Amino acid sequence: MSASQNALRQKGLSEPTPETSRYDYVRDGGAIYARSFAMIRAEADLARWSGAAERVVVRMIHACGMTDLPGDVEMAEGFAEAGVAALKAGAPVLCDVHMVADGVTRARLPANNSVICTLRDPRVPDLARQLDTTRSAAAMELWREHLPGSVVAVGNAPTALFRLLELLDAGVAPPAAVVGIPVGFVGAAESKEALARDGRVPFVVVHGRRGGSAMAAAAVNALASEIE
Ligand SMILES: C/C1=C2N=C(/C=C3N=C(/C(C)=C4\N[C@@](C)([C@@H]5N=C1[C@](C)(CCC(=O)O)[C@H]5CC(=O)O)[C@@](C)(CC(=O)O)[C@@H]4CCC(=O)O)[C@@](C)(CC(=O)O)[C@@H]\3CCC(=O)O)C(C)(C)[C@@H]/2CCC(=O)O
Repeated sequence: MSASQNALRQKGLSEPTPETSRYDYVRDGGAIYARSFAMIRAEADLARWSGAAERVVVRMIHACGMTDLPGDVEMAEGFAEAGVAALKAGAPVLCDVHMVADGVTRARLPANNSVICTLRDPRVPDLARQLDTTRSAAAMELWREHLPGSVVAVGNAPTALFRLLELLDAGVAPPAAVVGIPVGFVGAAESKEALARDGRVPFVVVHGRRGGSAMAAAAVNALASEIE
């Protein structure tokens, strides 16, 4: 008997096991993933992508549960290859919000890459006031030295994606690849449209209102490792 089972028994409780539980569900994490990916591949139209690009789309669907997502996905030629190569070369991952940064699985990163989110830097509130913008966009002022050759992941803030394009306009060297999937109603669709039409940097976007931090982290995780 394990220590935890013993402790429960002393309190007059018993630990539920697959045999005693009244719920029948899959308990094996690997089996859950394998079954999910098989369902996604059966239901989603992935014909436009292969290799790492297809893995990115599969993982984004996995993070949101919507197998019709491919209809809104636009990916620049060479995006996945550029993202994979940058991560293998040790590029940092720059995230608009901590929810994205926290979702990046460190063990999948191929070169012990740093994952950077500057949103909680104490300088950001003042910067936002000075620049008359959101904290998400102002936080990117602190990205300047990290930006060239990086992998950018924007999952929440449309203003961050617009600000990225403004930094490129200001002459900052571009990132290697951009996951640009802010979610929401104000500026989300417009910022993603602007990135897709910009042409200066390899990108993946989900056009329209859909997107989000979980999806952005999942896209980075797909670029980070060949395994599912
Ligand atoms: C306008 C904003 C939007 N936020 C959305 C959705 C979610 N945001 C969450 C949280 C906890 C955070 N959002 C902030 C980034 C905050 N959100 C904004 C801003 C006001 C402006 C961004 C923009 O328009 O570009 C932004 C604050 C800012 O000044 O930049 C956050 C920093 C607010 C805060 O807590 O201080 C915070 C980020 C936390 C982190 O670092 O991880 C939600 C969890 C809110 C919730 O439901 O409680 C949710 C998460 C969605 C996701 O998948 O990421 C929208 C809908 C994206 C919206 C932008 C578009 C719109 O239509 O309004």
